[in-house]
Amino acid sequence: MAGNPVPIPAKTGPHAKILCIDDLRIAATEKLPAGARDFYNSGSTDQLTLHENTSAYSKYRLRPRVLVDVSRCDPSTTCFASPVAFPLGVSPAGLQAMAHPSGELATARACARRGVSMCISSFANYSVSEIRAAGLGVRGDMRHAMQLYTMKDRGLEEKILRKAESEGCSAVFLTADSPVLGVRYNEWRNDFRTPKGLNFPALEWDAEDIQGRTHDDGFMSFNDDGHNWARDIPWLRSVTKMEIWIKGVLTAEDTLKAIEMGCDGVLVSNHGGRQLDGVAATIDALPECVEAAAGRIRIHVDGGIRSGTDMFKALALGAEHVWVGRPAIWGLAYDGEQGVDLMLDTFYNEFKRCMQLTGCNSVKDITKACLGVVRSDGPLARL
Ligand SMILES: Cc1cc2nc3c(=O)[nH]c(=O)nc-3n(C[C@H](O)[C@H](O)[C@H](O)COP(=O)(O)O)c2cc1C
Ligand SMILES: O=C(O)C(=O)c1ccccc1
Repeated sequence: MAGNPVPIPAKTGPHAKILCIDDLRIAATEKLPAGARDFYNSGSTDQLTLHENTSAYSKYRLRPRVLVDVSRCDPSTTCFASPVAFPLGVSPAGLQAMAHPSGELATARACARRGVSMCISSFANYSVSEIRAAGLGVRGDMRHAMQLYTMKDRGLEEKILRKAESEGCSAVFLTADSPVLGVRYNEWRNDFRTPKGLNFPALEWDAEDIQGRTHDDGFMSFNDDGHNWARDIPWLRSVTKMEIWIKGVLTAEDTLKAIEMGCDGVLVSNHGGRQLDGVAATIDALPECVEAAAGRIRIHVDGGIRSGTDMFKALALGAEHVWVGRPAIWGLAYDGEQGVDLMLDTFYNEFKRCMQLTGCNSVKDITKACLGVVRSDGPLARL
């Protein structure tokens, strides 16, 4: 019979045609002006790592168990020792109000509604108090992490930390992969500059001071290329009781270092391919970090996760929880708070369905045995 065997959903309602994160990316991207679009979507240099972060997932195949009763499948787990609806959070991304005026407030409300965590960027356009209040207004036990760069101004770093802690943030994500900015051709070609009218409350700079600046000359001028484990981690521990997570680890060596320094967790990340191009996709760096950790430190991952199946693969390879950056920006650009709801619901539904179709009833059932790899001319190889 001619025609498409897959029923096409009714084209009614504002979200009817957005069925997956890639639909959201396309719809959001069409709405953004070129400078903002390229700033959000691009990676560094040749974009190799940016693309591989997503494509590397496709080498894994699922090994489902059938005839399992999955009627009580439960994707819930914990993050920062608190319950979350499923193992996904929103990574710290600065400048969210450029995607939608409600920016981080909309993200916080949507995360709270869906029962997941969010990490607040130091370059957020709303203050930590405002973002916390937005989330807590929807769900009283909403957990937030605070992202921090290693900055030249230790006084400012300390203020950001103390503020986050006093506002009730649970963890600090120390971004360790950005002593200097990555090579961002898109920003140079478009002469990207911080738009007028956006505030950066955590930085205590006048909005007027920061607007019109390039990334190098603005945000990244805060960063300290003299940062190091021995100086920064003990100092951080002396200033805060929040959990300390290192964001940007890609090797077994640095996982061991994080354990040695007494950190609480490691976020395997390459900054969404925006810093050093040519590093491995995070899903390919994850196994060596998990192996080195040997259960002694918690391991999360971000970068290129675009479906519930990608989430499932990351968990099967040993991550406890994943984070997504650009999908939240796309949700905001597409439809503000409702767009972020749509993004989170899409991931939730896809992840739960993937669990059920592989015969997993809880996230603990998602193990290496659930995955295989197709080699060039052989059968499916078990991991
Ligand atoms: C527009 C944008 C802004 C970002 N800003 C920050 C930031 O302020 N601090 C930080 O540690 N990481 C930042 N990141 C990196 C994200 O936290 C995260 O590691 C990355 O986006 C994950 O990859 P994904 O976008 O493919 O999901 C940013 C990423 C994007 C796309
Ligand atoms: O562009 C980035 O990757 C990033 O980390 C950032 C930092 C400050 C403001 C906006 C984004």
